Amino acid sequence: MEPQRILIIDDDSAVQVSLALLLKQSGYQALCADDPKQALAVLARQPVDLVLQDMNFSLQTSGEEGLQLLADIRAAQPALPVLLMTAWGSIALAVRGMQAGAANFFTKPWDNTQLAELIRTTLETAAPTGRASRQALDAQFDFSAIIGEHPGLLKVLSTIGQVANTRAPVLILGESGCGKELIADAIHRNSARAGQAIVKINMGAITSSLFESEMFGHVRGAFTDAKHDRKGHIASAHEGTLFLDEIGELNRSDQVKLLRVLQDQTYQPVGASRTERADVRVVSATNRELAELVANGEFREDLFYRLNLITIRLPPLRERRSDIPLLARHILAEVAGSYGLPAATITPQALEWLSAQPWPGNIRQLKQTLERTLLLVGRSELRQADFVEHGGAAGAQRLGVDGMTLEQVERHMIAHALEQHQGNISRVAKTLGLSRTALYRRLERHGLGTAPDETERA
Ligand SMILES: Nc1ncnc2c1ncn2[C@@H]1O[C@H](COP(=O)(O)OP(=O)(O)OP(=O)(O)O)[C@@H](O)[C@H]1O
Repeated sequence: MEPQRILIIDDDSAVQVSLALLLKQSGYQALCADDPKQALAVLARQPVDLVLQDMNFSLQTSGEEGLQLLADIRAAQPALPVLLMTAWGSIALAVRGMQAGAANFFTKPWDNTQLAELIRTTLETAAPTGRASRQALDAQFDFSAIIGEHPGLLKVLSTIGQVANTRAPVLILGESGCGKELIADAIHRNSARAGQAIVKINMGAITSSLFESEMFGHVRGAFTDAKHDRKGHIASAHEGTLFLDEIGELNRSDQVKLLRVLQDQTYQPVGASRTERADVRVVSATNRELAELVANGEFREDLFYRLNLITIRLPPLRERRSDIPLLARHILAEVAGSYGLPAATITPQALEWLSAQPWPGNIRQLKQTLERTLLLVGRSELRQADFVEHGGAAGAQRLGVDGMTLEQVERHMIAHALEQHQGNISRVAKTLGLSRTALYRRLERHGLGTAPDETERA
């Protein structure tokens, strides 16, 4: 079999020579180009399996040239994986490159063994279809709770596979209900920290006055109500994973406190004189565009860069519709099982109909629709008409909301859900397909309920 060809693009001949040597020793054929123009010419001339691309050419150090070259390569050969080379300190640029479609990046100077490993896994996951198959990923990792085979999801799963077993902080971006928490669980489960805890904290539900004592813990007597020592979330996540959900909701003063512990890896419980060590891997998530919050001055840039070394963008359900039938069947089996109902089926037309819906609440909304329809239909075969009838409109009718404004309907539905779940915020949020923060905001707007219950978190 012919060796796989790897194109090195760098204007430094010393880099070209040492990379070419490493590639040769690892059984690949190395090709070299000094600049973007030469690189594109090489790619047009012969098949290449992987590109190792520098980000800076000539004297310019902004990386714009590198990003442009990456865009040109992606346009010419979308399935060709590109690994970016960056200098330390320009990680932000590498992250921009990954968002623009680079498979991954490494920093100069590199470690030969690690780089050879990165090249090998990148080539493996770049399969003929562009990505590893679901089967190949499952053979290597445990993604058991995550259903789906869409290339967009597989790309996410390959990234998790690559980064799970490192300490690299991961930022998960995606709309509400699209599975960010499942991704965080998968990162933890596939890491060496899996034996320890993953501690999940909703940053939107922590009030500023309690931030430090919640996160860092406190000692007895630290303040009037501190009757006992209390362990904070960071201590509970020691040697494990800290999942900071809805990180975009954290206010500026708490952002500094979080930054400090992430930087120093030490913290002080409130009222304590001792300093504790924090060995935590941080995974954070938000449904807000964090980069925009940084641009607006609402989120600290230094904290942003601490959190987003690896950024995972989880596509919304409408961008991976081909997974809807698979998800629907799986969820239905799960729901039927949990209610002790016989196995249920969905007609092909109903699956087509479900696949065509916009699903603004993503998989959480799909799940609720299936659950409600199954319960209301009272039959084990679900048809398109059942979803049309019970998909949403019927739910509203049962609540008797005809003639109300949208605002009134919302208030009514929230009040109904609060009553149904005896005020349990997590359950109410789940039922309504809202994040807890979004629910709190609505509770406040409608004058329902009280301030967030600090004791309640994921
Ligand atoms: N790929 C998937 N396969 C199976 N179930 C999924 C998948 N993705 C999401 N779910 C289910 O959908 C629901 C919502 O997922 P999850 O809570 O992880 O979303 P989220 O993005 O964290 O939402 P939020 O931003 O509101 O916190 C959960 O019940 C989860 O189990």
